Amino acid sequence: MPAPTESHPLQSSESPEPHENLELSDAPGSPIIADFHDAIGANSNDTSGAETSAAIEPLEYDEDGDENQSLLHPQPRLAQGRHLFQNTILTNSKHSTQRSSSPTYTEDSLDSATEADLLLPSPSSASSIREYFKKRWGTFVTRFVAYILFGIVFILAWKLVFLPRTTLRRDLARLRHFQISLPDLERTLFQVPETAKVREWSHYYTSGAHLAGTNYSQVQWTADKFKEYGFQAEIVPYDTYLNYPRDHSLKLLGVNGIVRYEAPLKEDVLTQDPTTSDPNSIPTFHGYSANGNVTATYVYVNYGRQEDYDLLEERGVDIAGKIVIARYGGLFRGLIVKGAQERGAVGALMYTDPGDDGHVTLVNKYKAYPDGPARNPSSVQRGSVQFLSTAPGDPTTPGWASKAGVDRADPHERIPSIPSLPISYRDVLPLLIELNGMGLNPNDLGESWRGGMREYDYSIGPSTMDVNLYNDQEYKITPIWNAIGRIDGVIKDEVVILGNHRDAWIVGGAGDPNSGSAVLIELARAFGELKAQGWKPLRSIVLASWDGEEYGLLGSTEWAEDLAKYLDANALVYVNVDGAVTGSHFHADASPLLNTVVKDVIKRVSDPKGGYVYDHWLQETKGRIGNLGSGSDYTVFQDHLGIPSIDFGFSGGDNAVYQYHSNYDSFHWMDKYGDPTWEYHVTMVKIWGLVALQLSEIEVISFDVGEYAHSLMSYFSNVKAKISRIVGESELDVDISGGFYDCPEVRGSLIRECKYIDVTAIDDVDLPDLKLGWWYISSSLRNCSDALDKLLDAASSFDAKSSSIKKQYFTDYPWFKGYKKLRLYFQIQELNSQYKQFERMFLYESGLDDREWYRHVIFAPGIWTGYAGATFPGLNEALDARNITNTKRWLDIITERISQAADLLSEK
Ligand SMILES: CC(=O)N[C@@H](CC(=O)O)C(=O)N[C@@H](CCC(=O)O)C(=O)O
Repeated sequence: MPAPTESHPLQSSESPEPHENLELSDAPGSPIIADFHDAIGANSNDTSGAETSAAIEPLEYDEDGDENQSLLHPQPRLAQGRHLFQNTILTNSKHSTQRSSSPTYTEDSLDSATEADLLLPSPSSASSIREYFKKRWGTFVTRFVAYILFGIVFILAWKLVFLPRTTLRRDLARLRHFQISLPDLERTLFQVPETAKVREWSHYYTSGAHLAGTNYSQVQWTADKFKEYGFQAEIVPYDTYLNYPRDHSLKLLGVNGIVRYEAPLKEDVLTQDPTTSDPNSIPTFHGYSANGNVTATYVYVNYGRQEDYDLLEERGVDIAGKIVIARYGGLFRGLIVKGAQERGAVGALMYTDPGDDGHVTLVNKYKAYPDGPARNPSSVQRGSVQFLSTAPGDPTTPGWASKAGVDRADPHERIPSIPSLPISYRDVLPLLIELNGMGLNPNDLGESWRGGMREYDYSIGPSTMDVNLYNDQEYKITPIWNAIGRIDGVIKDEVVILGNHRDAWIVGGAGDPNSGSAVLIELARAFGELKAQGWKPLRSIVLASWDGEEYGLLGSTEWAEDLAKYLDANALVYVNVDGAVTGSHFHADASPLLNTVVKDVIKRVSDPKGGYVYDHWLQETKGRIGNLGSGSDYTVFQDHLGIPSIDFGFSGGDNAVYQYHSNYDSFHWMDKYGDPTWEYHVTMVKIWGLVALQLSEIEVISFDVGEYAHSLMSYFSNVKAKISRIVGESELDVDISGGFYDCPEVRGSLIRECKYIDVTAIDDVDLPDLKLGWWYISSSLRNCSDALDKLLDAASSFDAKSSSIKKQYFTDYPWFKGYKKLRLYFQIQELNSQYKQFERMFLYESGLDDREWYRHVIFAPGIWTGYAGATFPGLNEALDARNITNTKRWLDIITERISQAADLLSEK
């Protein structure tokens, strides 16, 4: 074996990357190959060629370890070079021990060699070759990494090309780790509710008295249920001003004050219905009624509406100093008392006339409850006589929360000063019979003054005999408790609130409120099931079980006043269920923003009667979703804070009379007559839950501003029609402080050219006629009309934009259109923020005249109805008062709000 040469040929090579050249070209004699030869010393002129061959001794072995003598003849050189490269890598370590005389490198020693070792002149040609291959090894690694990278890029590119198109909705769902799709959520929501469960919850709630502030264990139970079903839960107390009954009596007095008759003021105990004999039964009384002991003659005042009192006044019947007997009807009972009090009456009695029970009456041969579906003659409607249309909530804290130690106002602007009692038609009949033939009767006043009792001819009176009304109650400030459950959504600052009250006037209350409470708990259970399956709502969901609703919407009002700032910033919507099931006909009242959601949902929920809830509802209501007035817990949300609200449930029907606020609104009644299969309860769970999911789970908020604008248009048409009627009356109380618009050429029409007349500049105001008032407000009317047109345009563009965005949200996009999705995402945020602010635009900080708590310029309870809603309340009240100055003021206030709503929608 030849001895290694002293110096390595690589030391004299200038070629930095001979092996690369080798790879790129095989052409013998090419400069690249020449470089290679130079590098390995295989130059024909170089006499050290043999030594070079010796230096690459390890390559004498092929992969099998055989001696390969041909390598001693390095021809062709290119092939030899390649062979060298391959075999060095494969074999140099295995032969290192055979070359003990030369300073060769094993793979290990190569690994441990420093960069300096490798660059220093090598003592042997073998080591030089190794160094060369070391360099080649580095290149190999680089190339290997490059291949890997290229491979990855290629796979990614391949994947990208064939990446499935996705919707923004799906992307966001993935990003938020949502595990269930909306259809799956809805499917589960439809499957979970059970009739046996709602029946169980109803049985629980109807098994104990729960007058406001009296049943803490039910509050705790409710909060515990929320917890059990995966909600965070808390009990929120408020200290409220309340009355509890102590004593009462009602006596008909004959000559010398002899008691001719004393009303039992009690409902009968029925053996079939255990609730009626409950030892904790609550006496018949009125929430917030005044204490008193009054003796006076009495008059029948029909429903005690303003028009009834007005008619009596007109016909010379003076109710001052008397006790009024009114039948319950369309208006809130507190307003019957208010009307009577304002006219000087000293007390009030209220009863439910069987004539208002529809077809299901004893006269029509139906049996009375519990033997049949007609009203039990002893049933009494308890209830609050607060002046609801002035302000709900604790009457000592109007506008602020009733927390311990807060300042309190005199409540008497908001509650009566005269005593009142509720009574059954059976118990009041002896008094009414005494009126037969006395004073005016329905022949004089109209048949609408006649009810359904045969023994009484509905004469007005006044009576000759006195009646003594005694009312004693304990008034105190005492705690009430709301149970609040919450599931945080991904979007924490958009909250969907679902509420129902828990307090009742009676032990049972299977319809009001416990059909709602049973449905609420079953809905919580359904949400708990969704949560167990991995659901996290997109928006936060709050469940509220209010206390003190019956007295005056106390729990909800105090809570919302307490959290007004938070709710203003975060609350998206409030969905109320009070009496969820007291009959079988679906009804809904809502902010017009939510009409579409309600309709869409009831189209998808089956009615226990067959078909869909929507089909029956459409037939019965002609598709009408009513305006919210008051009478339940949505009031503070809609009318005070401008949070769009809904109130819905099943009521009415020909099956059985619902004995509202009486002992006979019991579990037994519900089980036998109200909802014997409990399917309407389950149907309400589905409707309420589906509405909640529609509002919480779809990124683009499901509001309908177009519907809102159209509704405003129609309310405005009513205003214009009313103005025309008033103008026709020509009895305007004209108050001209500045000037007016004269529009003589188009009198009677809403389209006109007006000339402003500054009345202060006219000495002798030659008023054309009393239609002046119409001219005075004409410019304001036109402005309002213009603002509405602007709103309608803005709303229709906004809705078009919204539905296009919604469509895109559900559209599949390839990955490379990711920028579109990003843009879409920001558009949705912008759109949602406009939706969220929309209803708030209609709030007027100073509130309505004489009832500042109500701040919504479009919706409020009718000032003399309470339950029924009024539209453009400030404006309509000003018109009703024939106050032209105030009419103009309200038109301007409304116009400003409509314009700002239009501007909001037009913001880009
Ligand atoms: C069954 C039911 O929903 N009852 C509600 C009235 C309604 O919404 O129709 C109810 O009884 N509300 C109380 C509210 C009392 C108040 O506002 O002060 C009522 O007595 O009307």
